[in-house]
Amino acid sequence: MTDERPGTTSPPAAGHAPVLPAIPAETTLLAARIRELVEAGVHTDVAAEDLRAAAEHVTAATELLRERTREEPLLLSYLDGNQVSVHNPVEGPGNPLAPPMVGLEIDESGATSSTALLGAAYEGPPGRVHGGWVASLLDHAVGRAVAVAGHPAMTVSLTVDYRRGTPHGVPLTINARFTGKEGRKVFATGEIVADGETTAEASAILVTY
Ligand SMILES: CCCCCCCCCCCC(=O)SCCNC(=O)CCNC(=O)[C@H](O)C(C)(C)COP(=O)(O)OP(=O)(O)OC[C@H]1O[C@@H](n2cnc3c(N)ncnc32)[C@H](O)[C@@H]1OP(=O)(O)O
Repeated sequence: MTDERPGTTSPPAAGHAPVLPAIPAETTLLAARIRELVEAGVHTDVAAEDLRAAAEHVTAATELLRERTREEPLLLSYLDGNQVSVHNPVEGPGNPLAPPMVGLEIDESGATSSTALLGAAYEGPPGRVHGGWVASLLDHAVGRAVAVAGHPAMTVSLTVDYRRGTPHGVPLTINARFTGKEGRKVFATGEIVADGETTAEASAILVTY
């Protein structure tokens, strides 16, 4: 299934992944509830028997979800006019692992901007987001930016400069932009801003497929 709408992009698996006209509200709802569960699990200080009772509830929910499964976890749909993977681990509203990165804005130069709020479950150093997740946000943002610029590509090199701690529990702005192309190589840069300060910067080389 192809899509001709301007500004949309397709990942390599798009030819095989079903494209939904809209993301089912219940898919987003379940992912949001699981995110809350993870955050509650990180913060909880209840007694051992309550942990055991909660684990049994979770087991019951897992069994319910396993009653009917799809072969492929990847589903595509549209959000803000852009094609997204419903289950992408960074921006997928249907993937509880995804913070998710939301609210893609594209300015007149083609630069992109999104936001994400990562909770304590993403903590690396005390009070700060784990560096791997900082890199994931930036990797995704540069991938998204080059796709928006009409050059969908995969990252082959990502250099991240961690300037200061990226706080969790604070809205983050993730900016990225396409900066050039040489043959199949596509270049992009990005940065994360928290409370008006740049916490991490990335420069990436991607290769078109
Ligand atoms: C729903 C919508 C969502 C749309 C938006 C969604 C955004 C999602 C973003 C997700 C971002 C990711 O996680 S991406 C996933 C992580 N990345 C990957 O899995 C990629 C793994 N790498 C690969 O599979 C491979 O390297 C390929 C297929 C990308 C390229 O292999 P290839 O086709 O054999 O190409 P190859 O000849 O090696 O390289 C092509 C050119 O790139 C150069 N090159 C290759 N690697 C490097 C490198 N590390 N540093 C510098 N340059 C390099 C080569 O020198 C060459 O230059 P020259 O001789 O031409 O000058």
